[in-house]
Amino acid sequence: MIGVLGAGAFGTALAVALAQDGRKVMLWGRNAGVMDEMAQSRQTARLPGVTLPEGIEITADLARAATAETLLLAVPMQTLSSVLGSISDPLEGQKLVACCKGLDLATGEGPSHVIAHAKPGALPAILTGPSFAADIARGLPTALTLACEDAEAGLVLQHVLSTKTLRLYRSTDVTGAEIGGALKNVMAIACGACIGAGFGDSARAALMTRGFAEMTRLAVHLGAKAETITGLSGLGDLALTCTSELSRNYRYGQALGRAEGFDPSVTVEGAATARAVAALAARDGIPMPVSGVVAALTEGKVTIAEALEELLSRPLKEE
Ligand SMILES: NC(=O)C1=CN([C@@H]2O[C@H](COP(=O)(O)OP(=O)(O)OC[C@H]3O[C@@H](n4cnc5c(N)ncnc54)[C@H](O)[C@@H]3O)[C@@H](O)[C@H]2O)C=CC1
Ligand SMILES: O=C(CO)COP(=O)(O)O
Repeated sequence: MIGVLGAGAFGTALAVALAQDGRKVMLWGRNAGVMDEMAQSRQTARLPGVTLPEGIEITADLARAATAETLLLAVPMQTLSSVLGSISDPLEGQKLVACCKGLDLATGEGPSHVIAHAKPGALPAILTGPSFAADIARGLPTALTLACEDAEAGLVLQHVLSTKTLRLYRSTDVTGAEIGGALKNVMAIACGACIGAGFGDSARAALMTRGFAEMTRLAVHLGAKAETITGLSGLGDLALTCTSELSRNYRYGQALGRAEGFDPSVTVEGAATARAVAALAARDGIPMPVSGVVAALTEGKVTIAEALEELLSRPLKEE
């Protein structure tokens, strides 16, 4: 049995893909009324037009869902710690696969460290890479990174979670995978803002490239391998999210660039993560200019024109 905690777009899409490939899945969401309605209609507003296969058991009982041997954690990053804290079971030996992308604002930690603190006896892993929930739910071809420090457990997870259309590549570089996934959202906000403000495609390409350099710098500083950032979890997801209006982070950035409002109920992981990155960068003295500008923009501390000026007025340097 695979348990999926979080019945938003991504958790539900993963549950659909796995159930369609014959796995038994239990999908947990916190709102009993919403989950009842989902169980009756086999539909969800988060994935219009997608029918939830009968192989998915839908529940609002967290303790029950948490008994699954493999648990996919698909709640927003800033809620991961509290969701794990509300499970009384220590989840000893269970595989906990974080599917959320970001850094915890309170601690600056990625999801694997949040898991390690909340459930020290569990086996943390990360599932990340370029994939829109709607594509996964529709069975479109997708390739992701499954990172787990325990190589043997990673191999098991790779097979448990791959389907005919969802192809997982293995890695043991958990830090690299989670930093790539977290920071690409920050860069997507920057790129959305750039396009929204009318700065053009050339400026976006520059931001993506310098953003990639920042992602690599922070990942290596935190002990990750630079190659991991060139993979699906880094470059792959950066390419997708910085160029597609299907990305919420990108669309949020566009709204910032146009000085328009944005629906606060939409999950935009890059905003809190930019602040967490800016705090880490200040603490450890790592130059992270694009992340710093995104943090300031999202907090309303600078205008888009000031953000551009900040980046363009940096001292000229070697690439
Ligand atoms: N939507 C996508 O295409 C993808 C999303 N992700 C990641 O998956 C994570 C979840 O995103 P989505 O499912 O897209 O967001 P979503 O906004 O569609 O759903 C979030 C879900 O979390 C629930 N939730 C919010 N606060 C909660 C709490 N305190 N306790 C329990 N549940 C809570 C909400 O009720 C909602 O069902 C994010 O970290 C995102 O970056 C990763 C890859 C693709
Ligand atoms: O992570 C994603 C694609 O890989 C989804 O991006 P958004 O959260 O910006 O919609």
